[in-house]
Amino acid sequence: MASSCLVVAELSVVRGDRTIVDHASLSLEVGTIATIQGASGSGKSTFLRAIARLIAVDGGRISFEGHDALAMEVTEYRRRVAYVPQLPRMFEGTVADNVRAGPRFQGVSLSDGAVAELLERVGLAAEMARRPASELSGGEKLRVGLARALANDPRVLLLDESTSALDPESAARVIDRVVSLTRTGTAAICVTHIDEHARRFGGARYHMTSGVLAEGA
Ligand SMILES: Nc1ncnc2c1ncn2[C@@H]1O[C@H](COP(=O)(O)OP(=O)(O)OP(=O)(O)O)[C@@H](O)[C@H]1O
Repeated sequence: MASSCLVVAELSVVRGDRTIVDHASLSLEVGTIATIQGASGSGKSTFLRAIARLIAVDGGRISFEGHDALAMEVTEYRRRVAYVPQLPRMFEGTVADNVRAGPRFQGVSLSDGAVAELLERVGLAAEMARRPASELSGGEKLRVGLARALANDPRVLLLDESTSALDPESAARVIDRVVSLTRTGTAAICVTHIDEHARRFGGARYHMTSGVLAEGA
């Protein structure tokens, strides 16, 4: 039976006299994908960042696995509900250092094998582990950012235009990887302004217009 892992209810973000996200609601089942499309400036990123608790909300509720997400310890929440920006900033050091960062923060040291497996899950060769992260291409940084998020074993990935800057082939590969991750129980909310990407992600489709979220392509 399907069960919700993330329920966003009537979420609002107001800045100054402007309502950027206006009572937006969305429900995400375990291991499923929802995509959000909408024009530039419609509030998609702000909504995703609010769900990730990277910015403050001005109204509404978020429930994660039945708990009040806004009351959870924020670092723990962000590990479970992981936001991946379009161009993740690499930490200093190698790709492996980046992938290990989250677990290390928890006092856990990932083995070389575990790092290789995480890289494999995002479609990167194990040899990438030794490369300085600063030297990577945009698409490679994106995938390392994904692997870095996956190292924390998140239940929900929040992908903010993750595929928009990639060439069509790389974008398709990343989308297919995300789809295959959902088969292992990770859910994802994917913001994209590219219709073809939304179709390839599959799942429920939402559209944002001036901060108002509606279901449907
Ligand atoms: N802290 C803030 N203060 C004031 N306005 C803000 C703030 N954050 C975002 N905005 C405004 O809210 C609107 C929505 O921004 P947002 O980045 O969420 O849109 P978007 O749909 O993700 O756009 P894009 O597709 O171009 O990234 C924009 O007009 C932006 O300038």
